Amino acid sequence: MSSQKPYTCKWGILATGGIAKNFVEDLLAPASERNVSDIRHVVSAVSSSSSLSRAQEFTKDLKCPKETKAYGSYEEMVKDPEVEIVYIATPHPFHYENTLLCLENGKAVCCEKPFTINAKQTAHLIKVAREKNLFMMEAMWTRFIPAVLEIQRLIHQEKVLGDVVRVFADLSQSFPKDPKHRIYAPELGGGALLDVGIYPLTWQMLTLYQHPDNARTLPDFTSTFLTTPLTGVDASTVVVGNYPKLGAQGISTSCLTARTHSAYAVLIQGSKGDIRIPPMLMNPSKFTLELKGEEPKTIEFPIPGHGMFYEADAAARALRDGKKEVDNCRLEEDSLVMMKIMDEVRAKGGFKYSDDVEAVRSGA
Ligand SMILES: NC(=O)C1=CN([C@@H]2O[C@H](COP(=O)(O)OP(=O)(O)OC[C@H]3O[C@@H](n4cnc5c(N)ncnc54)[C@H](OP(=O)(O)O)[C@@H]3O)[C@@H](O)[C@H]2O)C=CC1
Ligand SMILES: O=C1OC[C@@H](O)[C@H](O)[C@H]1O
Repeated sequence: MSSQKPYTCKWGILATGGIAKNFVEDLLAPASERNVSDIRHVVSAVSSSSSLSRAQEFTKDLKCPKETKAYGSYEEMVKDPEVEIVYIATPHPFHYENTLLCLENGKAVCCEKPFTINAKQTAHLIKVAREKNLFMMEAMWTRFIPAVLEIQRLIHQEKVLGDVVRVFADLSQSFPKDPKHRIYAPELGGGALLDVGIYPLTWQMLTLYQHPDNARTLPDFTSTFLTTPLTGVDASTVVVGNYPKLGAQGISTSCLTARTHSAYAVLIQGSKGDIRIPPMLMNPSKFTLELKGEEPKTIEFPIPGHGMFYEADAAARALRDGKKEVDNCRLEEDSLVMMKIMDEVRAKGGFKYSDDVEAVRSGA
C-alpha cells in the first residue's frame, strides 16, 4: 500500500432524488472495500431546491458526517468554498442550467446522464468549462465499471473475439404508465431514448465506435422512434449503426413497456466467439466469454455497492492530476457525439421537446 496521503475530493450534491441517494451511499462507502487508497471522497454539502429540511433529512437518512452542510437552494451551495466538485442529479431538462450555475461559480461538475437535452446545450457547456478551465464530465457510470473496462481490454487489446462483427445491446424496463413520472413526462425530459436508450448506445460506442480500428469514426445510423399516445414521448427506440472500417454493426434497443430478456443485455459477437452480459447493462458485475469450440467461462467483478464510486474515483483522480476531463468519457468525442446521435434519432422520429426544454442561453 502507498504511504502517500490520499487525495481528498470534496463533493457537493445538487438535488436529493433517487439517484443522488445511491451516489452519496457510494461516496460514503469505505474506498478500501474496492481496494482504493490513493483518493477519498467527502460529502461536503447537500442542496435541495425543495427546502432546507429536505436537504437536512437527506444528510440524516444517509448518515452523512456532521460536517456535511445542508442547503435549501442550489445557488447557496455552489458558493460554498468547501465544495470542489458538484454532482448534478436533477431530471435531464435542468442539467444545462444547473451545470452553468456550477461553472459560473467556479465549481467542477459531474452531471448525470444524459448530459443535456440536446447537442447545442452540451456544446455550450463544453465551451464554458474550457473558458473557465474547469473539470467537467458526464456521469455515464457504465464507462467506469471494472467488468466493462475488462471487456474493452479483451476485445480491443487482446482481440479475444477476433474481428468484432456485431453488438446487440438492450435496456428495457416496464415502467408504470404514469404521465407525471419523469420517465413519461416531456417537461421532465421523458422518453426511452434519453433515459434508458443512452445505455445500449453507450455499449455500441464502447465496443465499436471506440474500437482502435475504428478510432472514434462516426457510424452511419438508421433508427426508428415509436412514440406513445400517453404523453407523446418515445416508448421504444431502435438505433442501428454501421461501422464500415470494422465491417461491424451495432444494434441498440430500448423500451419503457417491456423488460430486457434474462438471456443477455449485451451480446458482442466476433469471428472467434462471443461475450454475453446479463441484465442489467448499466453496471455489470460479470460476463460470459464463449470462444468457438470451448466451454463458456463466466468472469466475475464483484461490485461492493451500487458501482457509482468508480465514476467518482475517476473524477477525483482527474481533479488531483489537474485534468479537465476523464479519459473514457471525453467531452467532445463521447458526450457531445452521443448528444448529436440522439438529436438525429429524435429529428428522424419527428420529436422535439418544448422550446423551454430545448433552449440554450442567448449568445451561446
Ligand atoms: N446513473 C444512473 O443509474 C441513473 C441516472 N439517473 C439520472 O439522474 C437524473 C435524476 O433522476 P432521478 O434521481 O431518478 O430523479 P428523481 O425524480 O428521483 O429526483 C430528481 C430530483 O431533482 C430535483 N428537482 C429539481 N427540480 C425538479 C423538478 N422540476 N421536478 C422534479 N425534480 C426536480 C429534486 O430534488 P430537490 O427537491 O432536492 O431539489 C428531485 O428529487 C436523471 O437525469 C436521470 O437520467 C436516474 C436514475 C439512475
Ligand atoms: O439511468 C437510469 O438507469 C436505470 C433506470 O431505471 C433509470 O430510469 C435511468 O435513469
